[in-house]
Amino acid sequence: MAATTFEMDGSVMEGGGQILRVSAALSCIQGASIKINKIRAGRSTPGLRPQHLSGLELVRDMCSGNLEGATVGSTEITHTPGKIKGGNHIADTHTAGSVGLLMQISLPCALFAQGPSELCLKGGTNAEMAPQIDYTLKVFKPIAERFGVQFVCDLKMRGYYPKGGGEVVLKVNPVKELSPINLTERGNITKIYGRAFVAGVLPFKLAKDMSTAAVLHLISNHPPQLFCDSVLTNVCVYADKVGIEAAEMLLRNIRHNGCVDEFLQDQLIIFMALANGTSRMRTGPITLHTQTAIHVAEQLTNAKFVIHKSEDEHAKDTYIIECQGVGATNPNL
Ligand SMILES: Nc1ncnc2c1ncn2[C@@H]1O[C@H](COP(=O)(O)OP(=O)(O)OP(=O)(O)O)[C@@H](O)[C@H]1O
Repeated sequence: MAATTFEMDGSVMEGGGQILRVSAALSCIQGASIKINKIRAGRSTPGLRPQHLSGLELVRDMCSGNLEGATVGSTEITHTPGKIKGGNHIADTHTAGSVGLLMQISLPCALFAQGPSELCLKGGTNAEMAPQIDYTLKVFKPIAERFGVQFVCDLKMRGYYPKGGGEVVLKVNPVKELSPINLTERGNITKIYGRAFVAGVLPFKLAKDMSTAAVLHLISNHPPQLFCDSVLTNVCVYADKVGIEAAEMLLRNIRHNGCVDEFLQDQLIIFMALANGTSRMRTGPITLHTQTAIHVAEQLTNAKFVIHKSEDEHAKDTYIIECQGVGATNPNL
């Protein structure tokens, strides 16, 4: 296997861990070796962090590949994949490194495996600057299912910064191919659900205060069609700030009129690139993470992306990302 060798510059654009995840997964699925250099050159501590290393080792194990140069801190790795077999695998970041990001690198590979995969992923389930496990299950999963992606994720234990110690078990069935998606009609927002929680010794009351502050902020700043039902109380000032930030982030993503938020955008690019046909997704302003994922996907596959600005004068910050996917097929099914 692996007659072709791809090369990827890990310093381009966003210059972070996402380049590793997208390029390692795409090369594995296509059975091509990959050499990635200048890894995370855009970050203050360049090179592989423990969670990036665990992700690469997981993919190596899933396909019985040969991974060279991968240690914490290394800035250049080469991975030569074998066949993606499926089966049981464990990845442990030994830190609060995000299990959501371990899923990002491993899920696309598991879809193109010979049989079902069961992945035990350990680390942070609720890490900063990464998808919270709740986000992956409530936001990412239902949209991923539109591509034909089927997985079950059992949250065994939550893990937070700095200890980590969280665990999820992800069960994935392989697919023959992925279907393209059309995410261009948002429909009306009829209900908003939120979830607030605290960890460790923090009092439960803080979670209630956060949610109250979020609801209060939504009610006083909502677009006219929204209505939130809630009992308002006095709020603690710190919890207040976190709740307001969450509400503001939601409102920002409602206002731009797209069908996905600023994070889902980049997380769907790899599936659009692999799908069999033309996918379209309506978004707000295109993030650097999304531009980077598109760059990597176009370098490593024949997928073609085009971004149109919305012509609707009431939707000035709205874009359509269109992708002619390569129609990757699973030769084992
Ligand atoms: N609040 C959030 N909700 C959902 N997803 C998020 C959130 N914050 C970040 N993400 C997602 O997490 C990923 C972060 O990628 P990024 O390359 O920045 O992280 P990383 O692997 O930790 O690397 P680095 O440490 O180099 O930044 C992106 O896919 C982004 O969409």
